[in-house]
Amino acid sequence: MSDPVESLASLTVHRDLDALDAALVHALADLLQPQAIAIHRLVGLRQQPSHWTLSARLGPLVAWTGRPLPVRPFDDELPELAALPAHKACIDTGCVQHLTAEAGAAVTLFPLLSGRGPVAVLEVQSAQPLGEADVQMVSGILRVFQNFWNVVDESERDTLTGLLNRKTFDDTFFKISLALPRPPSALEAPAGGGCWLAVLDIDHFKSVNDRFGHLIGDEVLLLAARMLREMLRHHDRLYRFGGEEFVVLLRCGSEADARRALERVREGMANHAFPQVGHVTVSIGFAQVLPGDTPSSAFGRADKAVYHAKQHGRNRVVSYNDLVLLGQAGQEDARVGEVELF
Ligand SMILES: Nc1nc2c(ncn2[C@@H]2O[C@H](COP(=O)(O)OP(=O)(O)OP(=O)(O)O)[C@@H](O)[C@H]2O)c(=O)[nH]1
Repeated sequence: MSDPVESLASLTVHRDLDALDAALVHALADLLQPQAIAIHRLVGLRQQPSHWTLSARLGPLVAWTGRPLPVRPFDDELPELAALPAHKACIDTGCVQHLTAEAGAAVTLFPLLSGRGPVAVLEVQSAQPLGEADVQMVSGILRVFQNFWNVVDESERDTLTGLLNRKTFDDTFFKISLALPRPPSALEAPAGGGCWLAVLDIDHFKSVNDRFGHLIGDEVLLLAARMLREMLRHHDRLYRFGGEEFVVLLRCGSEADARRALERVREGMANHAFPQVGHVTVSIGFAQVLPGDTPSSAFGRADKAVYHAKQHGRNRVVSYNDLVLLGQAGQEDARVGEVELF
């Protein structure tokens, strides 16, 4: 069994939230020698999380419901909060819960609380119920862990909207593009679904600032960010790139699916009346993320498409492939991802 202080020190070398969760379960597994241990994070809107995702797991988790839980980060079929009632009770009450799993194992659930409320549940499955001293030790470690996690999380977010920031986009882009299966051709989606990068740019935003002032402009950005979060799925990553420009990484089966999702966003924005300002539209350009893409190559293609949307009336969705078919962009740009980097 390792030393709790050593375990805590080893956690704080990480600056990546996924790696932090994995390090926590490893550190606690060393300390407690459990049968299984996992972190279930809340996903959905900040104020109103709707689903669970397994962010880290060690050992064969019985999960006291007896059901296997999805682990893939982009899973569409994540369990709703009510599907794990004891875990939900743990975050609702903010208290440790003790349960007996089907196979006779003891399950202890610990809430992870951030400054803005509950964010996750740590599940420890052991042959014997955890003693009071272990519960106290784990609770203490979780408080320090969560404070550190909050600092890393805040460093990844845009201060006005709370969306992910540009720095995080560059950091996480490679995780996604390197995991993509190689498609048969640049214009086809890889089997099992691909990733699309969309650039969303609010139309005539300068005139919003000019007519209503910067504070109202900021409020439009804040509300637009909230609407985007609500209209997109929780596995889609949403960034603010500064100004009135947002970027989305969408996991979709095909270009048609990505276009449908982005049309829904465009229409939702156009139909919404913002307080004082009224209707605001958005132009959207998107491009498929190809294996071997860099953040700037994929962004550059989507940016060409959004430029085209701006030049052709705004309030529209244009894909980079539309430009290729129109003869306004070269196939060689779309093939940048096929270059062997290593
Ligand atoms: N309120 C507010 N305004 C911002 C912020 N960042 C950038 N802006 C403003 O956003 C405006 C962007 O203007 P432009 O780049 O000319 O684009 P636009 O008026 O939206 O025109 P099109 O994109 O061509 O439709 C500028 O007036 C910036 O000052 C911010 O954080 N808050």
